[in-house]
Amino acid sequence: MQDILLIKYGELALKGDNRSFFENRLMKNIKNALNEINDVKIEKTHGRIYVECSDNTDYVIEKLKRVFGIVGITLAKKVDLNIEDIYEASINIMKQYKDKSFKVETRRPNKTFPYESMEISRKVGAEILSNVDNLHVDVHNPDVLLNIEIREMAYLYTDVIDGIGGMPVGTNGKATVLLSGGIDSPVAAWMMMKRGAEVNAVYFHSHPYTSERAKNKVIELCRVLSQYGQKIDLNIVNFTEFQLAIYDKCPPKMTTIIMRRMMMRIAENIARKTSSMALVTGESLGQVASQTIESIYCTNAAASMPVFRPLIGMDKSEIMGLAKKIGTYEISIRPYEDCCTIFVPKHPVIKPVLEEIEEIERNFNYQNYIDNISIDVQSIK
Ligand SMILES: Nc1ncnc2c1ncn2[C@@H]1O[C@H](COP(=O)(O)OP(=O)(O)OP(=O)(O)O)[C@@H](O)[C@H]1O
Repeated sequence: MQDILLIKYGELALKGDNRSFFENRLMKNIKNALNEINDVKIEKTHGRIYVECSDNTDYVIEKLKRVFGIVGITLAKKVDLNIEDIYEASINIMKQYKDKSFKVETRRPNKTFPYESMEISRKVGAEILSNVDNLHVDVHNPDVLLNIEIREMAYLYTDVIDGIGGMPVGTNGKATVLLSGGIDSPVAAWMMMKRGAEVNAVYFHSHPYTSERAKNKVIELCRVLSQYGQKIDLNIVNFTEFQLAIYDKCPPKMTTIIMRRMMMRIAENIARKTSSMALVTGESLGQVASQTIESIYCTNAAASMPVFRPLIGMDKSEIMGLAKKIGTYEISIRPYEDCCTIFVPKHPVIKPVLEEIEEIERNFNYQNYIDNISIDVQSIK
């Protein structure tokens, strides 16, 4: 009898002909998540992935809880396909429960096993009742459900640990996230990863107005996010000179919105060079002055590829709750400055008009700055 982890993946099973593509990617991501742990064996057979590990099961489970595409993880006993061994394992499992009701449920994908599912459940139930004290059967509302799966071996388990769900990262293209050190954009990145997108990131750094510590915050955020997928390439844009030019050449109330449009243009260039097909921001409608529908309209118009805003309809408290769950919140709230918060005009325009902005931009040779902007790339895991 051996402990083994059964990995359940739900949504993937719906994908018809693409199923093996999704399964293979999930296998790859699981291997990647567990690659620094010794003595782990990962195997795939029809509709299930199995992970065998020697003694660090809890640690392995923690890692698997961050792999998108997994809906459940169960710690199961694996026994030979033999009814006596199944009895013995069932009795051992049920001995840990006292004064509880239980039910046995069997699935038998392997039809070569000589007993049918109902029969196995009945026989095992009877063995448990005669070998374990203080248990009784309740088929409608049991405290404990003992699951038996008859495959190439028999697998027995009671509890299912929730997985994170979603789609395996890498099955839905690539997107470029505008990642500030704030609370929102890391959550937006995570939500794209949850739907299977691989992400890379762009951070606008205005040294010395924004400090090394502000930059390190973004690096740390990438490190947390990479635990849900793979390494993240962080493009650090040296934005100071360009930002100073914007403040020098544009009317003060328009500087924030023009700066945002320039960010979109630079991010889009990076996206194209890195085979990314969308931009992602952490904007949420109405959250701050720069996130009015008029501002978002003007910012959007600077990009030609799709811009995804996964947080658009969420309240700040919901976003904060997710950030805590993901593990980015404590990093995001460290009080370091962002390039958007320096030189903020006293009265930024709240309802910008696109034609007015375009007119201002025509008189400002911004393309030269965009073409010559310097970018450092760090691969973060
Ligand atoms: N320095 C930056 N580098 C990269 N992206 C940025 C930067 N500043 C802002 N952004 C992008 O613009 C979006 C809106 O920024 P803004 O400062 O208005 O909102 P926010 O609610 O504070 O967002 P966040 O919490 O993500 O910083 C951010 O979610 C992010 O996607």
